[in-house]
Amino acid sequence: AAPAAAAARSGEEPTTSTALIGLLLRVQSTALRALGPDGFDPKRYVDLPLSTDARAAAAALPSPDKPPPSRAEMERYLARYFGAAGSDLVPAAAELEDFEAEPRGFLPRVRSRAARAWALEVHALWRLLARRVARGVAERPERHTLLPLPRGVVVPGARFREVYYWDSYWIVRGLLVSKMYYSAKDTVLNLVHLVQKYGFVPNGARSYYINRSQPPLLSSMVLEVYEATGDVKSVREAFPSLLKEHSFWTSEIHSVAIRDNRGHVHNLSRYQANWNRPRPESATIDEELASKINSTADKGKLYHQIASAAESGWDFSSRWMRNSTDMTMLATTYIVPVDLNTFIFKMELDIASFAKLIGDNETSEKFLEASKARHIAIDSILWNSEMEQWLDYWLPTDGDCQQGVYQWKSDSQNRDTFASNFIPLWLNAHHSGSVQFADTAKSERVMASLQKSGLLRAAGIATSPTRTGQQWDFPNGWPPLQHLIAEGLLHSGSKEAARLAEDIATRWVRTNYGAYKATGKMHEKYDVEACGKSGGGGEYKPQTGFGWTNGVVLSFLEEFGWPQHKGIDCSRRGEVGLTG
Ligand SMILES: OC[C@H]1O[C@H](O[C@H]2O[C@H](CO)[C@@H](O)[C@H](O)[C@H]2O)[C@H](O)[C@@H](O)[C@@H]1O
Repeated sequence: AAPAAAAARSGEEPTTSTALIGLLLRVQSTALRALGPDGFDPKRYVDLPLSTDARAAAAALPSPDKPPPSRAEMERYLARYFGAAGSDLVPAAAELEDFEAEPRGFLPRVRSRAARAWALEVHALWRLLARRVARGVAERPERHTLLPLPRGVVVPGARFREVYYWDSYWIVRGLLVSKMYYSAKDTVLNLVHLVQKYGFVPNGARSYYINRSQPPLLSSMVLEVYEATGDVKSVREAFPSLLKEHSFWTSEIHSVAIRDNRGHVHNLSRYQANWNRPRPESATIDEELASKINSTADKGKLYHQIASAAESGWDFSSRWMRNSTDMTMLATTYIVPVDLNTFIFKMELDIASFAKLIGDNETSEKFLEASKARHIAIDSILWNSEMEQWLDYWLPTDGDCQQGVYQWKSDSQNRDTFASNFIPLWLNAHHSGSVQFADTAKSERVMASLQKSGLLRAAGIATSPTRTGQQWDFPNGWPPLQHLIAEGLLHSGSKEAARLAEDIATRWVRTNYGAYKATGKMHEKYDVEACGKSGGGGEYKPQTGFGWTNGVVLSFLEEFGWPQHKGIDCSRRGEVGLTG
């Protein structure tokens, strides 16, 4: 375990997979030359499990200075030396012991026949997304980029064949609605296992993802499972990993100190990957982008910013760009993000309450204090009382700071609107008995600001108002963002906010339903401009399946219900006006 963690921190994969990733990257670029860019997905090639000796596979690969193989030769080569991408994950529907076609107590408040029938279909999709890591992966890790996991997994779907960190939060939420308590617990304990091994939860369960994490929601998953099952044993098992993860996010490259105008120094966190090379899963794309840049050092800096944006989960978005039309202007690590600090604040509260639960009062006090300090930091650095939103904070790129402490400047808050500016509202739903993060009056003001923002659209909340062609921008709406904001509004103590929350959920459920009826699939993201339209943009083809989408729909149906006579198809209008 120790060498793997050290390797992860230094940005290197453990040696066994370094050689394999090197070979797969050569296969990836040969395949691009052989097959051409149309429909080319670089991720397929770094997901291929070796079926023979690596040396033989390397020797049979045409060298880059020779003409590329034909399509048929390329496919023959792949079939000879590799298994299919994803074949090292075994479909595990039959092993899901806690799946029932209609679990007792399933969505009692969903009374409409159409809504209920569809919810049962969405629930049944867990069977299609359930996998188990094949035994051969742990036996011969040098042949797989897939990381072995001890328990059953639920994957997002399609090209996302492996476990993803923040997706798992909504997968857990959905599994709990589906009464699949063991599967939810397995999901959490797999992530705990990854922290034990690497010191943090990697972006996804692949060796090429261990140079970065994703939005940290592990403590929230532990809490959800504990609240649903009362199982203190799992909390005890997870607890040391939560402490480790907290230190990963609050020290070294992730930590930032900012002095406010009254001289108080606040500690916050940022996204920052341990990587300055092309992302293996998208190496051909990253290299093409970097070809616009001359110096090797500057290319390395760009790769670092790209991987850091992937750590944010928002890959990619104008949110991380100095110029929204130019991807080479990514500056992710110079931004102190609202959502990341919201999640870490929540992590601190969760750890405090778990510590109390297991009788460790000293740690509980320490984390309560840490959460109070972060609350003050978020209020001081990220809150903007004029806009009534929390804003990302831009750090100077010229390294202008004294002994590692930046001086706060009001014009360094990013006044552009993003859905993430409203995510702290989510803390209203989960404050573990401590003081409400934003009281009802403040939540209402934030709600009014959301209503004026232009983000509320016909089919949900847009990620940003800017159309850039990036997938974390307009007109895409993403399931996690709908859920975080709607839950926050629902639990703010304001009736008006609760009505808006229900309206957002209604529009979202309808658009998911409409697209499902039209395509037979649940989509990774949706276009919020029209009901029933799936999303697009970005560097890969839109994906279906889809773990977090299903989790959010099931959670919304549980939280808001669906009355008998409420229409669910796209011809219906929302009951409440979205815009203010
Ligand atoms: O292959 C490109 C990128 O794909 C992932 O990101 C997207 O899908 C993830 C799984 O649903 C999701 O967690 C993330 O928010 C999406 O943007 C992957 O996480 C990236 O690291 C990867 O480079």
